[in-house]
Amino acid sequence: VVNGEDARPYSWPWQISLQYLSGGSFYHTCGGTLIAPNWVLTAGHCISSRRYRVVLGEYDLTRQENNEQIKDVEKIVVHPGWNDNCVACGDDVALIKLASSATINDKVQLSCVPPAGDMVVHNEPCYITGWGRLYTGGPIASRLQQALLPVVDHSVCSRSDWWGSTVKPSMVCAGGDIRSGCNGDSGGPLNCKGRDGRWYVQGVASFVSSLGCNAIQKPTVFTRTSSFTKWISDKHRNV
Ligand SMILES: CC(C)C[C@H](NC(=O)C(F)(F)F)C(=O)N[C@@H](C)C(=O)Nc1ccc(C(F)(F)F)cc1
Repeated sequence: VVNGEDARPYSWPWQISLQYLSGGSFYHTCGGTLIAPNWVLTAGHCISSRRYRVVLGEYDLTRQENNEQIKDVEKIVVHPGWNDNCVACGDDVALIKLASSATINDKVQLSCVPPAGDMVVHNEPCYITGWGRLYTGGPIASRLQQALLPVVDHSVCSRSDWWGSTVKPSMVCAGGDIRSGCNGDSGGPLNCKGRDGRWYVQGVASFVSSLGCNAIQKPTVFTRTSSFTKWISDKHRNV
């Protein structure tokens, strides 16, 4: 997250760290959102043939704080439409089934999945959270970061001097000023508060400009969760 701030510890208790095994150690690679005790929502582009683990109840990646729950992965379902060679085609979404259910407590909670077709409105105040780079080319964060990223309506985001036709209706744009997501925030949530006062994961961090994470008029682009509500619920039911 570029130009964000340290989140209050455990204030986004559905945020997870997706980590891959390399040379005997695990490394943070992407964010994700706990949407059921044994299911995590993340981005399709986060998944390769590596071995993964999911860390819940995480705050400072560099410290053992004894609130972490470390879970092996039972299976990963990447959306069938995801194509690694075509970020602009969308469908950048995947589901991770944990080998065992998380223990839900004050530091590990579920986020809500929006109903199908739910549309966030222009300038709706949503937050991006993650341990991604603190600036383009910079280090990833130790402590979970947050930044207020107002929603940018599709009509603005698809302007030619913004993202043009790269952004699709199945995506949500947010930000576009000096604050943005950055590499390593991928797969993490765009957190928006509903009228019911609950937090909804309205987006899954997908891409930023290759010119730089917080390039002007290149808001962070998220997979629109409400375009995949049916797919998500079908996967719970293993169809
Ligand atoms: C690995 C990538 C698929 C996703 C990676 N995502 C992120 O860094 C995050 F955290 F914002 F989600 C990213 O945007 N990286 C930059 C460096 C990038 O590749 N951006 C990018 C690539 C292709 C396009 C497109 F769609 F135009 F082809 C747009 C942006």
